[in-house]
Amino acid sequence: MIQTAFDASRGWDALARLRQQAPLVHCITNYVAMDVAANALLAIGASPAMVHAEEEAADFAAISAALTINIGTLSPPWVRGMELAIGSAAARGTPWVLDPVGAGATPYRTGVAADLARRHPTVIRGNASEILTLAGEVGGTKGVDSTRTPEEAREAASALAASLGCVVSVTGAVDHVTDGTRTLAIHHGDPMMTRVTALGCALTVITGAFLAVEKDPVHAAAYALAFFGLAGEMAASGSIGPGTLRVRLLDALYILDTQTDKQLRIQPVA
Ligand SMILES: Nc1ncnc2c1ncn2[C@@H]1O[C@H](COP(=O)(O)OP(=O)(O)OP(=O)(O)O)[C@@H](O)[C@H]1O
Ligand SMILES: Cc1ncsc1CCO
Ligand SMILES: [Mg+2]
Repeated sequence: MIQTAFDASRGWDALARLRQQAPLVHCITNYVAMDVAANALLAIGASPAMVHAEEEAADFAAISAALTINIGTLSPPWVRGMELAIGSAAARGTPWVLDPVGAGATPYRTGVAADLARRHPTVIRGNASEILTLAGEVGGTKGVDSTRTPEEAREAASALAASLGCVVSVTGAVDHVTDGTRTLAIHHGDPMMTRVTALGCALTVITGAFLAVEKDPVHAAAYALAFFGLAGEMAASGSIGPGTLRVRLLDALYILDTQTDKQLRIQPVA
């Protein structure tokens, strides 16, 4: 399939808009991720709020520029909060992201992920095992960790995106974003990122921030992946291990524009 040339340099304009607008991102995320995800949003220039109570989830979604839903530490009251927030976002045309953490690990988790996926998320962001599971295949998830690669999940991601009418963002060594027609591969990141928990969850909320400032959800998801991966590379270089990387990642998100190499490695996949 021939795709029109993708101008990755426009990612820098999206980053500038993000920093200028500082969008409020409503995050319903897990206990593990709350700290690093909120700090990642602040570091890149957005405004995070971690709000999950069913009593206020709909009202909070109504005042936010984007909503992100992550099922990492789910329970029935949390799921009710998620459903109310999603309904409120949908009523206002607010973009929202689903992170199906650990889909495939237990029937409850898989069922909730599948149900939320049918509620028209703008983007589903997950690792390869989670995306394969949502697509109805054997995902091979190891708890919340993936045992598969985005390349192995490529066809499934594309079919899932087409059937749900959303964008699917699959992470791993090389990340892929697809809407079922257009597919982009993002060549950024560092293997040490898999040794720090909840970086996928942090990427999910940053995807929400880019959706608030970039209309095309394929591009928004790709920019989030490229900048988060680039920050991961900057942080990993010189880090002796995951502890240092985790701290330096926040610094790297803050100083992304000091990069002299402005080439984002985002490529269309034929
Ligand atoms: N092998 C790898 N090499 C380079 N970057 C990687 C690698 N694996 C993951 N990443 C990067 O790490 C980030 C998180 O992706 P990952 O697939 O680990 O998410 P996840 O499994 O949902 O994580 P978590 O559940 O811990 O939040 C992404 O930016 C991704 O590009
Ligand atoms: C480790 C862990 N357990 C539930 S959610 C989470 C964060 C990474 O997905
Ligand atoms: Mg995850």
